[in-house]
Amino acid sequence: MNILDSVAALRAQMTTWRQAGERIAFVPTMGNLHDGHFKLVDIAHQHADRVICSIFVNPMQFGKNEDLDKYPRTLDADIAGLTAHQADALFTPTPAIMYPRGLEVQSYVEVPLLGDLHCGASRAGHFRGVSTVVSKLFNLVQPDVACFGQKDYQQLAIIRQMVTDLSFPIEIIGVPTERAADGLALSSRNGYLSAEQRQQAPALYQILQQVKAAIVAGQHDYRALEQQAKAELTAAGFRPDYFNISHQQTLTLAQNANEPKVILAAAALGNTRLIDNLEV
Ligand SMILES: Nc1ncnc2c1ncn2[C@@H]1O[C@H](COP(=O)(O)OP(=O)(O)OP(=O)(O)O)[C@@H](O)[C@H]1O
Ligand SMILES: CC(C)(CO)[C@@H](O)C(=O)[O-]
Ligand code: BAL
Repeated sequence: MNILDSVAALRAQMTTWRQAGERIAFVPTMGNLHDGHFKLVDIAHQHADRVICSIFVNPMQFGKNEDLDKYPRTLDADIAGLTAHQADALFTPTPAIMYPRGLEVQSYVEVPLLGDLHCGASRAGHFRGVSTVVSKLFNLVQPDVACFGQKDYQQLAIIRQMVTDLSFPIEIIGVPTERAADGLALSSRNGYLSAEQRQQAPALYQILQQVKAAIVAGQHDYRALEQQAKAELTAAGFRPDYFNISHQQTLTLAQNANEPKVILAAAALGNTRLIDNLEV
């Protein structure tokens, strides 16, 4: 696997592949890779001749009091994992490469409406940081396809909207959530959990499944189901942020039985904020 730590090296690699007529898939990440990330890499191989990943802990998408400094950085293990999954290249830019003039004066990309809901409401500026860095990475890599996890359901919807609105010639593939045997969605932030919190954590997915079962069984007072779910999360030791039964495309709150739905949830265990979702 070629490790590319400058824009010049990245562009040279991309040019070589493009001149050979090869199709390129891109998997952007923040590193500390787990089987969810490796699933993205495996799926990326099904869509292209070459797979390039990026690892960049993007300061622009972290709030002032969030975990930018303590976010796990495990480059050697990540390289070993990506090599085992036959990734062809890894782009590892620094903040100075991505934001040479500094974050305060950086031009940005913002997706209205979708970006303001759910995680956008709790994490001001988060999705502006995500859509800006993903646009920059798309312009640098210029892939044919890019893979994103459905675990970050709202992020995936925002990227799809951005690609349409800004006419990026890139196909976006959504990859189903990889879970631990007890149902917990794999996430780098799971590493912050204490042993006791790790035991409590699967309750988030269990409650999502219960609410899905209730909706499928015909319950349609969605606001009451949301309130009940938040009470159950609290009883299970979480501090719920949101638990919303939403429309799959607009992500606005679902109102009636025939809309395609997704249940979106975020809740904290101690200082660790977990998200998960389930389509109905
Ligand atoms: N369990 C998972 N299954 C499938 N895709 C995943 C999973 N976890 C993360 N991804 C995807 O991997 C990509 C990179 O995500 P990221 O590096 O933020 O990992 P993460 O584990 O979600 O980290 P964090 O704990 O910070 O949210 C995103 O497209 C994300 O949706
Ligand atoms: C898409 C992404 C790599 C942009 O920094 C990040 O939000 C993530 O890891 O999901
Ligand atoms: N996977 C989402 C990235 C973030 O929480 O910043």
